[in-house]
Amino acid sequence: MEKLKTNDQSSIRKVIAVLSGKGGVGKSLVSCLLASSLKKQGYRVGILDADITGPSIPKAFGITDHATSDGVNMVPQKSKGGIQVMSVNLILDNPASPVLWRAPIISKAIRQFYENVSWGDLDFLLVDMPPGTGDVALTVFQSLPVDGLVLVTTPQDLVELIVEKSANMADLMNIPILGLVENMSYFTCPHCGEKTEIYGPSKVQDMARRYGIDKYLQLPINPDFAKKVDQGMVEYIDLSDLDLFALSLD
Ligand SMILES: Nc1ncnc2c1ncn2[C@@H]1O[C@H](COP(=O)(O)OP(=O)(O)OP(=O)(O)O)[C@@H](O)[C@H]1O
Repeated sequence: MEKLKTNDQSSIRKVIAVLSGKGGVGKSLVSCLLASSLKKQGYRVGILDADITGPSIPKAFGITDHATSDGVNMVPQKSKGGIQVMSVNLILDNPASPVLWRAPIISKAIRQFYENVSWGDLDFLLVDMPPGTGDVALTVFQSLPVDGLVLVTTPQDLVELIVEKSANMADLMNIPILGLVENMSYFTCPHCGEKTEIYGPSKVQDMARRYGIDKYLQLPINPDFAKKVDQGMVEYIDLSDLDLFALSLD
């Protein structure tokens, strides 16, 4: 399948997909944190929320206004920190309405978010992928010119198997895995500083080695992350201890 091209109003240097084999592991949070980190490094960043049936990016950035139009293309909304965001939630009248679309329609919407959105000049477009390795994820990889992907996991056995699936999918599509993020890897007690691996010992190093992924990092469970996401303030999460540079996406 031929890769889609953007329009005259968009020039995108790198497209990076953020993928998890299953829902709820923190893929959207990781997309937001990576976008914020890249933005703070001075890059021009956009997020394409391809999680059409469970869009959570606008809420995390506190974006409530609708996407507009320049007469030809859709125009994304900007976060407070200047990250461009496009999501199905920005075009629905009621963001609480469920999106009951079949896979081909969902895939079409994602393609339009790439082709028919005036993204402007971007260094990075992060694609918050739909959960799983099914039909919709496959079309994204086949139709968008994805330069690399970041895999998000948690330290549980079941997730490990799912990561293997995602890694195999990336391999089949010939897309390099730029980094592996183990989310909810540990919890640091705010009172005594003791570090507890709630879901058991970290597997990120072993998994990275097994799938030939050079860069990896661990993110803690931190109630402040969830709070900032709920408040629409994900850009204000303190990134200083998170070592997001470890992924070097450039
Ligand atoms: N490390 C963390 N510490 C605290 N809360 C977290 C952490 N990671 C994720 N969360 C919270 O868990 C919830 C699920 O995270 P998120 O929406 O990022 O997952 P997801 O994998 O994108 O889910 P889905 O596939 O359903 O879209 C959110 O409320 C998020 O704020």
